[in-house]
Amino acid sequence: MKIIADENMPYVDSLFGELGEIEYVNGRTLTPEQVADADVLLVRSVTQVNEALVSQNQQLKFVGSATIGTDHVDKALLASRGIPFSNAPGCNATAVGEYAFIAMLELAQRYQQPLKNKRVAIIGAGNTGSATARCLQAYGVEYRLCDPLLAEQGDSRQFFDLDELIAWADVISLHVPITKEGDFPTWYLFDQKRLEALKPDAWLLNCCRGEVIDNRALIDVKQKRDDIKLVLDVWEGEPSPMLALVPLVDIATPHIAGYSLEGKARGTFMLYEALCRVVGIAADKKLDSLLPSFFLDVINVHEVADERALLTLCRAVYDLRDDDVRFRQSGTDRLGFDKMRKNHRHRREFSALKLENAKGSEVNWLSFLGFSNVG
Ligand SMILES: NC(=O)c1ccc[n+]([C@@H]2O[C@H](COP(=O)([O-])OP(=O)(O)OC[C@H]3O[C@@H](n4cnc5c(N)ncnc54)[C@H](O)[C@@H]3O)[C@@H](O)[C@H]2O)c1
Ligand SMILES: O=C(O)[C@H](O)[C@H](O)COP(=O)(O)O
Repeated sequence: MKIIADENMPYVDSLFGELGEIEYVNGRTLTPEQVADADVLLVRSVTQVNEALVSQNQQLKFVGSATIGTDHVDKALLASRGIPFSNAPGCNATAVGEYAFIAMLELAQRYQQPLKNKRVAIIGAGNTGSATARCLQAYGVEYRLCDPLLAEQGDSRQFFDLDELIAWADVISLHVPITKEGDFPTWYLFDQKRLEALKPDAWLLNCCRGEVIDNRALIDVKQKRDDIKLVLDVWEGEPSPMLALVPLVDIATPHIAGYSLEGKARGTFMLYEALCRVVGIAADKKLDSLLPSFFLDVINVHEVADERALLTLCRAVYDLRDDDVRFRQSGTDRLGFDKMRKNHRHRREFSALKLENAKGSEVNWLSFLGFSNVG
C-alpha cells in the first residue's frame, strides 16, 4: 500500500509504518502526478483535495485530513468516487481553547485590564469554542455563546444573537468554520459594519479562518480605532497576510493555534484509526506512547495569587509571546509563514504539566483549566 503523507504531519512513521510504504510530500505544492499511484493520501489544511489533484488516480482507498476544518477537501467528489474520507474533529480543540485563553491573559497584563472583569462572546460553540469556554468557566470569567446552527439543533446551552453580543462583549473570540452558503454563512461575518460596532476597548480574537473577518475593513477600522486590540492566528490570503495588518495586531501568529504536540498526535492517530477501520484491521497502537515527557516534572502549587501568577503558570507550558516575536521577525511572507508552521514542534497543552498540592485545595480549579493533578 502506498501512503502519501504531508511532511508536516508528525507520528506518521510510528502509526502507519507497518501499513505500507510512506512517501512524504510538501502539501502546499502536491501535484496530480505525485498522487497518481497512491492508495492512501494524508493531508493537512494547505492541500486542496479536488478533481484536479486526484484526476490521475484510479486506486485511492482512503483520504484523511488531520484537521478540524474541511474547507480544503471536495468531500462530494470523494463520495461520488467511493473514496472514504475522514478528518479529525476535535483533535486540536484543547490547543485552540488554551491559545485563546492565554492570549486573553496576555492582553489583560499588557493593558492592565483584568480578564476576570471582562465579558467574553464566543462565536461558534463547537469543539474549539467550547474548549475556550471551558477555560473561561474554570477561571470564572463571564461568557456568552453565539451559534444559531446549534441553537436550531436543540443544543441545551443558552445562545445569543451575534449583533446583541457585539454590543455586549468586551472580548470576542471567533470559532466558526468558513462557509459561503446556508442560512448563516461566515465569509466576512465580521465586515466593516460589524467591526465598527465593536465596543470601545474591545478585544477581537480570530483562531478559526482568516476570511471570517474582512481583513481590508479590519485595517481601515483599526487605523481609526486604536482602542481595539487584535489577536490573529489566521489571515485572509494565507500564507501571505496583508502586511499592513500585521503591525496593527497585538498578538500575531501563523495559523498555529491548534499546534500542540497533543493535538497533532491526536489528529494523526484519528486518521490511523479511520484507515484501520477502512481496511479492516485492528488498530493496536496507543496514542499515549507517542508523546515525549514534558521538560518540567511536577510543580508544587498552593496558591495562584493573582492573574499575573496564573499567566506565569500558563507561560510555563506555552509562552505565546515567542511565536508572536518569531512571526514578526520571519513569518509574514509566504515562505516564512509555511516555514514557521513546519518547524513548530515544541508546544504542549496544560495537561502536560503535573501540579502537586492542587487537588482539594483552593487551587483545584486549575484542573478544570486542564492542568494535571497528581495530588
Ligand atoms: N487556528 C487553528 O489552528 C485552527 C485549529 C482548529 C480549527 N480551526 C478552524 O476553526 C473552525 C472551528 O473549529 P471547531 O473544531 O470548533 O469546529 P466545530 O465544527 O466543532 O464548531 C464550529 C461551530 O461553528 C458554528 N457555526 C457555523 N456557522 C456559524 C455562524 N454563522 N455563527 C455562529 N456559529 C456558527 C457551528 O454550528 C459549529 O457548532 C474549523 O472549522 C477550522 O476552520 C482553526
Ligand atoms: O482546521 C484545523 O484543524 C486547523 O486549521 C489546523 O490546525 C490547520 O493546520 P494545518 O492542517 O494547516 O497544519
